[in-house]
Amino acid sequence: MAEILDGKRIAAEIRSEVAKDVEKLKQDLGRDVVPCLAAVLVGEDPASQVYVRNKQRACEKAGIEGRTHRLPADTSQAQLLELVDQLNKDDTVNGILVQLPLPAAGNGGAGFDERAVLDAVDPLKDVDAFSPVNVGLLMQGRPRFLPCTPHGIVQLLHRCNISVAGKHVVVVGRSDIVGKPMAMMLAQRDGSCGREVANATVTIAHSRTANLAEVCQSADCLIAAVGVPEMIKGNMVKPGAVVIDVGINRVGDKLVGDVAFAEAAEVASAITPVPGGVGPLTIAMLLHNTVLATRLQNT
Ligand SMILES: Nc1nc(=O)c2c([nH]1)NC[C@@H]1CN(c3ccc(C(=O)N[C@@H](CCC(=O)O)C(=O)O)cc3)C=[N+]21
Repeated sequence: MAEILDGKRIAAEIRSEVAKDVEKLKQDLGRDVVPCLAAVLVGEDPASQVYVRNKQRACEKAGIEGRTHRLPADTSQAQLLELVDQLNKDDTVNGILVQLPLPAAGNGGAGFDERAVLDAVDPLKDVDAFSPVNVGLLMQGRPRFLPCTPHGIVQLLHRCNISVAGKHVVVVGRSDIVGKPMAMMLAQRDGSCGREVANATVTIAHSRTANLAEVCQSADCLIAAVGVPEMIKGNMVKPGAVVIDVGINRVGDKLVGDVAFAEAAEVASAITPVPGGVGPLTIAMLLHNTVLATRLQNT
C-alpha cells in the first residue's frame, strides 16, 4: 500500500511560511503593506466556485487581502478587458487572477477570447504565470512567477524527499496551465524552478499517444493532468512509482482525480489523494506568488 502524500498538510506548512513572508515584507519595506489578490470570476463554473471560495479563506489566514470580482456569464469581452485594465492600473492590487475557463458562447454570452484576456494582465501582477512574458522567462530557466500547480507539485516532491533526478517522469496532459510547464520545470538543470527538484527525463504523453499504458508503465513518477476522471488505471502504474494526481473532477457529488486511486495505491510507492493532494498546494503557491508580486512592485 502506497504512502499517501498529504498535500493538505504541506499546503498548510507553506501557507504559514507565506504569512511569515508577509511580515518580513512589511519589515523590509518599513510600512504596513497588505498584499492584495484580485480574482475575476465570470459565470458559474462549479470547479471555479470551489477554487474561489478556498482561495479567499486562505488569503485571509495568510494576511493577504482577497478581492473577488464576480461578473455574469453574458459579460462582453470589452467589459472584461476594461476590468483587467482597471486592475492593472490599481496600485492597491498586487496580483490578478482571471479564473479559467471563461464561459463558452451561449447562455446569452458571446464567448471570450481567453488568450487576449490573459495577454492583457500586467506581467508583474500575473500570479498565475499565464502571460507570455512569464511563460517565456520560465522556458529560459529564469522564472519570475512559477505557475501555481506545477510549483505546488515541485514543493510536494521536495518536502516529501522525493527526487526525480535521472528518473523517468511521464506527464500525461499538455495544457499550458499544468502539463507543459510541469515538464519543463522537472527537466531543468538546476533548482531555478523551485528547490532542487530537477534533472528528470521527461515524457509528455497525451490523448494521441500510442500505447499510453506502456508509456505510463515506464514512469518512475507519473503525473496525471488530463481532466478525465479515473483514466489512469492501476495496471498503468509501475510497481513502486510515485503517482501525482492533478485531476479535480466532479462526478455526481464526489470529487475524483484523473487516477483510479484505490487500484493505483496498491501498486505505487506514494500517491496524492483527491481531494487533499495537489489542489490545496495550488492555492498555497498562489499566495506565495501574491507576496512575491507585492515585493517586486515595491522594490
Ligand atoms: N486562472 C486560474 N488559475 C487556476 O489555478 C485555476 C483556474 N483559473 N480555474 C479553476 C482551476 C481549478 N483550480 C483548483 C485549485 C484548487 C482546488 C482545491 O483546493 N481543491 C481541494 C478540494 C475542494 C473541495 O473540497 O471541493 C482539494 O483538492 O483538496 C480546486 C480547484 C484552480 N484552477
